[in-house]
Amino acid sequence: MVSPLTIKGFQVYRGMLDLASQIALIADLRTIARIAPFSDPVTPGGRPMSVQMTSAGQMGWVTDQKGYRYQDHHPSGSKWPEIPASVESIWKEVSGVKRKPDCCLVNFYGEGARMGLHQDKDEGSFDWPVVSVSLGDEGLFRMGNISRGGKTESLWLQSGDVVVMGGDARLAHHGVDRIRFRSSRLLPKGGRINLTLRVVD
Ligand SMILES: O=C(O)CCC(=O)C(=O)O
Ligand SMILES: [Fe+2]
Repeated sequence: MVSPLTIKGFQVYRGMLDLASQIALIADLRTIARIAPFSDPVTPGGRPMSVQMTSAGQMGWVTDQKGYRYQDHHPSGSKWPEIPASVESIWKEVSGVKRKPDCCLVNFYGEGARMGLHQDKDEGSFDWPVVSVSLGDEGLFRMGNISRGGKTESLWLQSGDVVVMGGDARLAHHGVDRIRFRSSRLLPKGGRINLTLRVVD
């Protein structure tokens, strides 16, 4: 494994996944989306988010008027599908921990979608890293600080890049300012997919 680029404690493995692995991941994600269709999340304040979401694993992350939370079922009531082996193996390679993730959040960014600066803090413990996998169109990833405000650094994440948010970066603010729609040909209709692997409890 090559050593990562480290920016503000975020470990960035550029080009970790080759094209064949990316294509295999997309096939596995299509299976996930068949079982647990993407939905349009709404913040607790009632604002629609621009990304679409689904999950795999024991737990999935959801948001609606009732709040941000993890729950063990899709909004439709059915269980989330299992995390595919292809995704687990990425975690094994880079997470540095023996425990397996129990959630894989899947975000889809269509044209114009973004994600505001936030912390991932709905998990039971922050001792475990979050591992993020980028597929499809490039996304401008912004990395900030544990406290709100302060200097940030940005990086265009490309298809096949993997980022580990652990240690000091585990609770750092981060977000996606914009994507370059149709910059990749991985998804025939364009768009960006981001997977985040998490240990929820
Ligand atoms: O899309 C990304 O690169 C980041 C996604 C993210 O931060 C999240 O889902 O919490
Ligand atoms: Fe996040």
